[in-house]
Amino acid sequence: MHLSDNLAADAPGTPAEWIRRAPKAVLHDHLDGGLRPATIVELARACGYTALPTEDPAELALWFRDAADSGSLERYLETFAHTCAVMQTREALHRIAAECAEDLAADGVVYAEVRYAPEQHLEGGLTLDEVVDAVNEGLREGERRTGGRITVRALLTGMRHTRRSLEIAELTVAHRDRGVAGFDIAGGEIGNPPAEHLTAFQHLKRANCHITIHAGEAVGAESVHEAVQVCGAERIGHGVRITDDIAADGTLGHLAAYVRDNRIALEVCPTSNLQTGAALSYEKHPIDELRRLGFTVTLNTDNRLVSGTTMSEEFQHMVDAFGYGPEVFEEFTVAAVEAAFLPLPQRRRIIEEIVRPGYAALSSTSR
Ligand SMILES: O=c1[nH]cnc2c1ncn2[C@@H]1O[C@H](CO)[C@@H](O)[C@H]1O
Ligand SMILES: [Zn+2]
Repeated sequence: MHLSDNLAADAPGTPAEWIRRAPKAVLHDHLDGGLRPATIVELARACGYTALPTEDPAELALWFRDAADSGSLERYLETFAHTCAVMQTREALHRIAAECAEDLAADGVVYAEVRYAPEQHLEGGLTLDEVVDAVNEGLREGERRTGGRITVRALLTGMRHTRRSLEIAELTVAHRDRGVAGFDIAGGEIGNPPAEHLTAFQHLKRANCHITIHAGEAVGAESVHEAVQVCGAERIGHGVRITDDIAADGTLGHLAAYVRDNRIALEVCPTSNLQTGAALSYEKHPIDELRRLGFTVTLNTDNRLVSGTTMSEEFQHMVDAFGYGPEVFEEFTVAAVEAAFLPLPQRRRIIEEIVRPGYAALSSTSR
């Protein structure tokens, strides 16, 4: 029996023990999609938000997953009204950010980029700068509570349907050396092409800032093309519809070849894709085909609460669907840290001092 079969076989159903111990990196995780359900309930009571579908934390977690399981990105996104409603004060943002770092670290995540849209947190009177400071301070507090087991950076997201992306791009530049690693755009993809935010992307490029863009989730390869070639995205959020540019026999079109050959990392989020209809099942998810064709694939949660998932659960789904062993997750994790919006020496240090030794320990203790 192959070592990876041994490792994979020890806990069918729930994530195997080795999966929990494996070092992980997540590049695509929304702060406002990953709150603890009990925290939402507490904060809703404290701020007088009465529209939650239930005040029972366990039921609330199920409600999010079911409501998000709609087959449509637009309906998936409607659920964020309940999380954003309780994220309007300094204290709430600080707490949620600290808990986010703690929860990721408890799942074995050693490096995370957590994104959110500052413009969605102004209803309580905070300024954009105050929102960013509150989240950064919360992330630092979370890192401290884990004894430094995790490094977390923030990505600032501009919403595709609003017109504030230039402002958010400026905010990203202003906070770049204080915990903010890059910029993203998110929200409904249909009817909101990335090039509408070109001024924002040009501002970031001129300032030498990092850019990732949600693309190729609800719209096809043309959205990925625009994100990469017009807007200058260094990574793609989801990007799974790049398969539109790949023939059944695996022949790559020019866009797919460009993305693969330039090692533009795809931030793949399988469970979220199933919920929004971007993929049909774990077994039919294009992640495996993309990996075999040589794309730079990373594995991500997207929204831990809304999609009812964790990095360990995403790993387990990939084990079940494709029989992946630790060597594949090591590949995904190294790819993610290499594509991180961190200075190169820091990326190298995380790979050489944490990721490689962590996977080596995994195989030696399981023999
Ligand atoms: O997978 C996704 N595709 C597009 N937009 C998303 C996705 N997940 C979350 N958001 C959007 O990003 C905002 C900032 O974090 C969230 O409020 C949600 O509207
Ligand atoms: Zn996302």
